[in-house]
Formats: sequence, structure tokens, C-alpha cells
Amino acid sequence: MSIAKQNQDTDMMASAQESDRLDPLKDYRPRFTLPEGVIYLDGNSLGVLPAGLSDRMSDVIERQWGERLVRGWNDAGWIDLPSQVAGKIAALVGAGANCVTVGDSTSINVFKVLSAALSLRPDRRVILSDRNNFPTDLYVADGLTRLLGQGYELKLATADTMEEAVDETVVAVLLTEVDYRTGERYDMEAMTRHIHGRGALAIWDLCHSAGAFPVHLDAAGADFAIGCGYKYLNGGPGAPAFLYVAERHLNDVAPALSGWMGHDAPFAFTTDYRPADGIGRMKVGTPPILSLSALNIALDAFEGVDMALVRQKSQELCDRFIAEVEHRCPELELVTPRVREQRGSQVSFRHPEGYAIMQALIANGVIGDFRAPDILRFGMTPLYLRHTDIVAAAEILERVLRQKLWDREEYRTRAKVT
Ligand SMILES: Cc1ncc(COP(=O)(O)O)c(C=O)c1O
Ligand SMILES: Nc1c(O)cccc1C(=O)C[C@H](N)C(=O)O
Repeated sequence: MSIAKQNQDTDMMASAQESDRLDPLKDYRPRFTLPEGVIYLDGNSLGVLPAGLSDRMSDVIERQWGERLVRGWNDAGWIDLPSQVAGKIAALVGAGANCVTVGDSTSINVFKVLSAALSLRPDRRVILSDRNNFPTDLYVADGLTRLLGQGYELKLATADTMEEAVDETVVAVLLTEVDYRTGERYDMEAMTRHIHGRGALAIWDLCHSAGAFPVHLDAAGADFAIGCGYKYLNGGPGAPAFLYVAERHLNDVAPALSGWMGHDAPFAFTTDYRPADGIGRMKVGTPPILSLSALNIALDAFEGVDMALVRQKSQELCDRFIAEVEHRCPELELVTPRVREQRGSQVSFRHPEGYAIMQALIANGVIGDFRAPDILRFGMTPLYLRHTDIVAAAEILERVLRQKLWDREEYRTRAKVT
């Protein structure tokens, strides 16, 4: 290695150390349990384990469930747990607490909000989405149009053509704020305004937004939103998802999944369905108390956190990672926008051997993930990542490439889950 490069590397590490020293979020790291010897850059797929969660879950399992048994619905407050968790999530996504509910998966919630949106504008027949949206959103939207028939259809555009594609046939536009592959971010407020200008409804998927940076659903005028609990919210694998309905629509939406928990009086056990007032009607079945408890506990890690500082640090980590990787690994092509406002909280690079490179990187202690066909994806989670982690991760990535550590058959064999 040249002396000049060595000096530059030393300067970059010194700058990261200084940023860590001054980091206003540094005291939050102990709120998480992080395995030794791992730099975790995949909190955008599955969040880490919050500290103290297992002890608190033992209490839920052994005391609430084991001892209280069915009495737990009342004594342990299980029946109100969805509202309690919804309140915590509402605060993170800029929504009134009465506009959010928690439960089901994101996919199911996509179905619920789409069908609710269609019920508001029966004169229009087109659902519009982004061709690059996360597949489940497209599959569910397509499935719903097939179920409904009657001329309903899903149309697709791209970020460049989206505005133009919102015409007088469109009933709802279903967009993910941050692209799961590239990290590119829609301007939620401007796009929502445009969608409304064309007489359509705006539905936002916040899977890659909630807990990653401040979201302002009410202020942006969004009509509906959904998001998952297991990424930046750290609720654990398969954690319940959330759903938002703007206050102005709360009592007008007709739930397609009219389950008993969304009934006005579930324990009256009447034969006829009468939707609950407000957001309660979007509930379907029995809340999953164990996973909801884990999400509830996980959300405590956000207590007192200034999300503006999270955004600031996330962008610094993204910038630092881009600079480090471009300096060390010129063969990787950046696919995430360089402009801070145009991206979420992840950085992605492209390489034809991306899968094998990611496996070698993971084997060497840096966990990111791979998205087909060729994207290496790195999530930035400011509450527990340090600037020095970013430099160390880039150093290891450089070693994996320079020493061709990825060039092994075992790293080319695709796992079931990537
Ligand atoms: C944008 C987006 N929507 C939806 C999902 C998944 O939905 P579900 O929670 O139903 O698996 C993901 C990731 O899994 C996602 O990235
Ligand atoms: N939900 C996932 C799962 O059940 C298994 C593996 C990964 C995931 C993910 O969250 C993928 C993620 N939505 C993505 O952005 O690629």
C-alpha cells in the first residue's frame, strides 16, 4: 500500500473517532444487544435485539400467560396492547395516535388499506404503483384487482414517470417511500400533493422509513400508510406491522376484512357486522400478544430519542460509507443517490459478483445483504452504529475484494433466504 493511501486511511479513521466522540446519540448504543465481533449493517432487513427484551418477555410468558392465563386479556391489559403499541409508532411517523393500529403483516395491511381506499372512490378503477416497488405490494394490489374484477387494474410506472401517470382513472397510488434496493426516496409531501391534485388517494409503505428518520404522515396529507415492525423498529422476526388511516377518512372506510376485533362490540357476539368507530375498524382478529409485547418493549428504545438527530447521523454515516467505499473499492458502483434528501437510511452498491462478495463479507464479520440481481445493500441504524464501525466495515470490504476472498464456490451457492 502506498504511503499516501496509508496516510489517507489513518486520517479517515481519526475523523471517524472524532465524530464518535462528539456523537449526540452515543449513549443509546447500550439500549441494544449486539453480538461480539459483528458490524451489523442489516437493520433495514431485521432489527437487532433490544437490551432487556428477553427478561421482559420471560415476564410476559411466565407471569402474564403462565399465571394469569385467560385473565391476562383484562389483568395484563392484552386487549389494549395494540393501541398502546400504535401510540408509540404513531409518534414516530407523525400521526395522531387515533389514526394508527398495529397487527397483521405488512402484506395483509396493504390489502386492507388498498381495499379501504377503493371503497372511498368507487368511480375510479386503477391502482397505480412503482414497477420497482417491493414485490409484495404489487402482488397484493394485483390480487385485489383480480378478486374485484369489474375493470379494476394495477398500472405501473417508475419514479421518473410517476407524476405523469397519475391521471383521472387512478383511484390510489401505492408507493414505498424508500426503494428497498436503491435507497432512493420519494418526496412524500410533494408527491401526495400531486396525487391529490389529480383526485387520487396516496398510500405510503413506510417499511424502510419508520424508525429510520422522522416521518410526518399527517403533515404530508397522506391518506393511508403501512409499515413493518421488524426492521428499524427492532420488533423481532415477523413482528406485527402497522397501518395508518388519515383522520378525515376514519369513519368512511369500509373494511374488506371485517373481522370480529374490528366490530363495534366484539364481545356482544352479534350476527351482524357493525364497524367500530375510527381506526378500531381496521383490526381483524386476535392480536398476537407475544410478538406484540416484543414490539412494545423494542419501541421503548426510542424513548426520548430526537429523530432529527437520528436523520442527521444516518446521513453522516451514509456519506462516510460512500466516501470510504469509493476510496477503497472503485470497482463497486454506487446506486444510492448522493444527495441526502433523495435517499433513506441505506447505501447500495452494484457488482456482478455481489452475492459472493456479500457472503464473504458476512463471513468476515460485516453483515449486510444482497438483493438480486447484483446489489450489495447496507443499512444505517444510528442508535447503535458508530462512525468507526463504518470505517472498519469498509476496510473489511476492501480486504474481501483485494484478496478475492469472495471467489469460492461456497459463497456462490444461494441460500433460501437472501
Ligand atoms: C417495502 C416493503 N413492503 C413490504 C415488505 C414485506 O411485507 P411483510 O411484512 O408482509 O413480509 C417489505 C419487506 O419485507 C418491504 O421492504
Ligand atoms: N421480511 C423478510 C423476511 O421475512 C425474510 C428475509 C428478509 C425480509 C425482508 O424484510 C426483506 C426486506 N423487506 C427487503 O427490503 O428486502
